[in-house]
Amino acid sequence: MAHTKRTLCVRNQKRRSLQVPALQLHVSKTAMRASQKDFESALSQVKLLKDPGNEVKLKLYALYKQATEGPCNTPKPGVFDLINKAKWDAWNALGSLPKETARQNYVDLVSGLSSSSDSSSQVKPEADRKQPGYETLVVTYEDSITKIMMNRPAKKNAVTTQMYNEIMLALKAASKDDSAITVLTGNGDYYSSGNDLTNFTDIPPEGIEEKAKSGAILLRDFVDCFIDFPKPLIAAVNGPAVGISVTILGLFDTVYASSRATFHTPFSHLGQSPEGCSSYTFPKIMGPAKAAEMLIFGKKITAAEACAQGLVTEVFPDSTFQKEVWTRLKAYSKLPPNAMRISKQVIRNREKEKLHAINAEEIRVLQERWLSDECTNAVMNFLTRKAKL
Ligand SMILES: CCCCC/C=C/C(=O)SCCNC(=O)CCNC(=O)[C@H](O)C(C)(C)COP(=O)(O)OP(=O)(O)OC[C@H]1O[C@@H](n2cnc3c(N)ncnc32)[C@H](O)[C@@H]1OP(=O)(O)O
Repeated sequence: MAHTKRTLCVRNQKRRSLQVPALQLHVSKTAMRASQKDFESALSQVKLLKDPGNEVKLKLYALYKQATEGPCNTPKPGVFDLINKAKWDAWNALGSLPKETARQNYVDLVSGLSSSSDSSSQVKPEADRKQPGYETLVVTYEDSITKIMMNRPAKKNAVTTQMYNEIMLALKAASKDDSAITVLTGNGDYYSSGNDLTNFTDIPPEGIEEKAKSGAILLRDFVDCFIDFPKPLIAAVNGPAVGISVTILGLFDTVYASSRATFHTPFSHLGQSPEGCSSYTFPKIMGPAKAAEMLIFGKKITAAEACAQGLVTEVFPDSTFQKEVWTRLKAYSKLPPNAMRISKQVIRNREKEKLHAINAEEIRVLQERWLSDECTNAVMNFLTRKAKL
């Protein structure tokens, strides 16, 4: 027992000494200005704030204790004393942060909370919640939900190279933000018409092989992002979906579809082959025969059929799709986020390696297909308006 305590104690000391440099870096930037008077005024101000949530309350508690008593030296509460253990953990995590810095950080935190609570009494317009830096997407964060909306409605949300890259960026950011769940959807009448076929036209001076190579890397990284995404990922399929936008649905946790949505993977028509791990997920989800009809013969299926075959979780009438889906998602987003994330990971970890291997193999085959006459002709026919799906 004594040994266990000692080990814990040594670990805590180690953790503290590791954390100090990062915290001190922050300190030197804020330059320790808060006086005792500022601190006392922050203490009165905090009582007037509306409930900032448990995470912030823990931060405030930890900074208060550090500012008034210094580093945490009290014994760690038992595992079942959940509240006191969380408080102790938060305080202990501050390591040897100097009292003055903790005081400054407390004042800064309260001042930040006061200004955000002043503005949060009004409903922010959509434009304010919109995250900057995306040209092909609209990414918003609200009600613990990160919504990634493909935003090329005039081109049926066809996925350009830029959009592949922006979706990867948005997913990486969403995996680290405070959101509980992440949703991918489309703006306009289509969910997405799949790969933008003009992606095949900008051939570099090194030739078509080089183009196929860079396309393969892009597609591999894109699909890997979906395989590895750590939080619940939901597709809100607002309209027809084609190609890559359909195949990756097998990697989502939940797929809601409008009754107007259709699902189409015309790979043979395009001289191509399945991607997005669909060669594995589709037969597993819908059985090999139904998967073959879609992936080999390019059969377009309705939302109701996709639901009956297990690719779609639930179909909503198009007229109420947005309202019903977002009401459902807002309720889900209030569930404990860590529990949801961990449950997802337990499910995904069972076959993550396999999915990565399948992704790599599908892309190896597809890269060869891109160099075939069948593929070149199909793309040319679309671009010269000789053929649509
Ligand atoms: C990194 C590489 C990854 C490769 C793996 C991915 C594979 C796939 O995703 S395969 C699937 C590729 N997608 C298609 O083949 C769809 C092609 N599009 C169509 O067949 C039709 O556009 C339609 C059925 C989706 C919609 O038809 P319609 O309602 O008649 O609308 P328009 O054809 O007039 O479309 C409006 C506008 O949008 C352009 N557009 C639509 N889809 C694409 C696309 N996939 N790629 C490029 N452009 C697309 C269309 O050309 C029109 O443009 P404008 O003529 O300039 O208005």
